[in-house]
Amino acid sequence: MALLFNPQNHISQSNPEKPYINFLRRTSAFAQSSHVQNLQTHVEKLAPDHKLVVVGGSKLSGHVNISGSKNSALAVLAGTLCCSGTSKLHNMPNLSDTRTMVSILRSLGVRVQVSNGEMTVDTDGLCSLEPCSDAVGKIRAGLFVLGPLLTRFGEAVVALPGGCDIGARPVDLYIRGLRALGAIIELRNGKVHACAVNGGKLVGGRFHLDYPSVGATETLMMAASMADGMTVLTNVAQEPEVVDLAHFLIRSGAHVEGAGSGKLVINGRNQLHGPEFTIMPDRIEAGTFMVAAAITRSHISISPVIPLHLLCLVDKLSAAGCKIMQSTPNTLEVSALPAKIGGDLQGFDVKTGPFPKFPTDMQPQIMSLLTTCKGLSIVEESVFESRMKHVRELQKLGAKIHLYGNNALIHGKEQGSDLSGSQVVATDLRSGASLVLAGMAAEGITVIDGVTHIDRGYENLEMKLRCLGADIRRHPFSIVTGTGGTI
Ligand SMILES: CC(=O)N[C@H]1[C@@H](OP(=O)(O)OP(=O)(O)OC[C@H]2O[C@@H](n3ccc(=O)[nH]c3=O)[C@H](O)[C@@H]2O)O[C@H](CO)[C@@H](O)[C@@H]1O
Ligand SMILES: C=C(OP(=O)(O)O)C(=O)O
Repeated sequence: MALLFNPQNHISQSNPEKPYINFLRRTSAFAQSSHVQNLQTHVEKLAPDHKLVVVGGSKLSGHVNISGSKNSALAVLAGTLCCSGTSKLHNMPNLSDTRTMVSILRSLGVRVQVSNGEMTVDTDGLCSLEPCSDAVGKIRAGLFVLGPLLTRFGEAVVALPGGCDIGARPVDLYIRGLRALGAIIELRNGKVHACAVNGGKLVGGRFHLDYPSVGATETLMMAASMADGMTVLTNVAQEPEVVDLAHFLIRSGAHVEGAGSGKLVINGRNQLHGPEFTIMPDRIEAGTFMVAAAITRSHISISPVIPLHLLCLVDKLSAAGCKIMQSTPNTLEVSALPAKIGGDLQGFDVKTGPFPKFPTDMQPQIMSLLTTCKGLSIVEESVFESRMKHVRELQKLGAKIHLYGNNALIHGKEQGSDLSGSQVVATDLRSGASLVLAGMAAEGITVIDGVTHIDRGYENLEMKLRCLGADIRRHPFSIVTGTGGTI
């Protein structure tokens, strides 16, 4: 049944940002003007035919620096929309996803300055409540701006988001959760049209998530942080990125309790102010490099990391035979050198799940490793229903994997690598990472297409791997640059 949606009927004087909302309505014509449209569509396009060429067999050694977390940076960028004034963000990763998020904010009239991992985000010039749909349609986090816009300004129109093609990825929990906070929401022409009925303000409420969705938890936490009264969210996601966003909101003046547990209690505030904040290290990038050390039977060190974020992976790699040492509070040494571990790595079983279970974003990479380990292993993907597309590509490299729905049975090897180089395609971000890893362990040359997926979430992956000793190059060679002269 179609819902009524007429923001004019619902917005009244009780939202303190009311004069600003009227201003936004007047300036909506400006927001649709060609200048802003150009800005809105100023989303970086990488050459579609880039390839990564990996020559297998190199050993890795040395140290690698881990960048700021993609998923935390994206959520925090959305969170800046809750804040008046300027947020100053440190340790921001230079990724095509963060550049897309910046273009989403700029399409709203937000001023974003970028230099060397620092971003300042000034929302005072915001002049639209409808971000560029093209940009939102590129990344999953595009939808995260819905909660902040709705809670601060009382209305928003946001296109359905993009992101990795790993399942249907519905948005029902976002919509039901925001309705529980007093929003009227209609899905029309591929866009979410939302407004707050209580005089332009969301109201605190209770909502139980059927599944601990990361994005829905983050969206509802941001929305509740400026709603009238108290909100209680149960069965929420406990991922470290959710906790990082909570810390950002708390630094902005929000009242959020329980981050990292299954229950969030949030007392809404009238206004939040842009803080200074440092994004946590990327646990998935860190995990990918740990697997790089394991799959090449090498020894490397990585920092900065938060070891508590990596417990599940450390357990699995240790069970396989890797030696993992914490040499400083934020440094891990990973060794799979046969001489040091006294033999070869043994296969193990993995089932993905919400944090603190094994992360789905490490599933493709760990599967590459298992194709090189001794014995049989089983990988079960339980978070996304179609996140096994890398299996076909790994099979092209000679991997012996049998797929039964979302379970993969992997026949490892007894001695020496069974993988051999081939031409393969990255179908999503982590499948791309898994192919790079497999290519490093394979005999001969592996050519990987679909590199734009990898650029969404890894900062300088090939340069970091080359510094460790891997033979990996991008063709045609290019330096990935940013947009608009300020990123
Ligand atoms: C930008 C970002 O932070 N991306 C991460 C985020 O994605 P994202 O936030 O999209 O992932 P979710 O936690 O929401 O998805 C988990 C499961 O919940 C389902 N679901 C989700 C929302 C909803 O309204 N209804 C519903 O059924 C999804 O289809 C999926 O099966 O968490 C995922 C799970 O850790 C990670 O793989 C992604 O890297
Ligand atoms: C699935 C991922 O990202 P997104 O949610 O942005 O598509 C990922 O980072 O592996």
